[in-house]
Amino acid sequence: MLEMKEVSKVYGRHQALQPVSFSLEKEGIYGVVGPDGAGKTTLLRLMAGALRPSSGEVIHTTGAKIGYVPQTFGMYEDMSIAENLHFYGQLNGVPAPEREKRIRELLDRTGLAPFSDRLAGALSGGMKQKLAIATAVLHRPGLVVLDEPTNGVDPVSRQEVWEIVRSVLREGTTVVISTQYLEGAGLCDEVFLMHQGRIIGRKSPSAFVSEFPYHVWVVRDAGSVRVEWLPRLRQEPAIAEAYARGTDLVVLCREKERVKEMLETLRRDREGVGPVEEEPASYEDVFTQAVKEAEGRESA
Ligand SMILES: Nc1ncnc2c1ncn2[C@@H]1O[C@H](COP(=O)(O)OP(=O)(O)OP(=O)(O)O)[C@@H](O)[C@H]1O
Repeated sequence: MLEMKEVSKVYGRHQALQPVSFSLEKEGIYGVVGPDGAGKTTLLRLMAGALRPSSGEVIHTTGAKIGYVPQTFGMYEDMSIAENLHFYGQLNGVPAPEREKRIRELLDRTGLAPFSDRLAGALSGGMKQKLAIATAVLHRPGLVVLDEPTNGVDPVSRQEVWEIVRSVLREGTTVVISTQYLEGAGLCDEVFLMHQGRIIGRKSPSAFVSEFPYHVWVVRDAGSVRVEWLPRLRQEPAIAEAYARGTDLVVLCREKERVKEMLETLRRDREGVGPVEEEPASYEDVFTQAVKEAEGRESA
């Protein structure tokens, strides 16, 4: 439904996106993650056709109607939820009888029905995002591009936004969604990981985790050692990363058994430090490490 051929973007002298080529062939939810300034918004705008590439070609193969929700969505704040939906429906050429039906359906699905007369300007962040998604899918586009729709939204509403995204997919609309909350990555069919204007990985979330080359040991209730041990652990060649997380100490390593022994030996000398346990790698670990390694390659 979408093909990007050697697409790049330069703003002035800043290359925000290096030439990328890929296509979205299967229906699904495609996540775009990466640190601030990685080029997520630029890539999404190009995919939505809302920005002209500096080079290359963006082909929407389904001839598809597209929906796009930018980071700051232009809602009419002095119009109600229902009025905004009618306005955008009209703008996208949805005929009146179908529009009515579709708006009722979307109001129900987003949980906005009881508030349909409320002015958009008076909505919470989560409700605004739900309204923005509803307006973008009203005309049943083949592809909808959502730029950080969970940004600044509380955890409960974030889950609701993801439920709406999944329901959009069930209608046959493919979703491209950028997010800084990595919990969302697991809900995507595929994730594009971006760093400094490059796509440094594209895989299913489970493949990102299963192909992660490190084991994760966690020292529970590590107290003060979760800071004290860090310099020493980080010097170990077998250890890729060590950091404090809450009351625990997290260690990413290659030589699993040797590192476990090392942690057990350190632990024996300290009273009250909890057990050493293995954990599956988190998306946070996987993506952070991939970005660090990309940085290493660039500075090498
Ligand atoms: N209109 C513009 N003019 C000049 N530079 C820009 C412009 N828009 C973006 N950039 C720069 O291009 C790079 C990529 O920006 P982009 O907004 O695509 O990143 P991002 O990954 O979406 O980050 P964020 O999450 O902070 O929006 C950044 O360094 C940004 O400062």
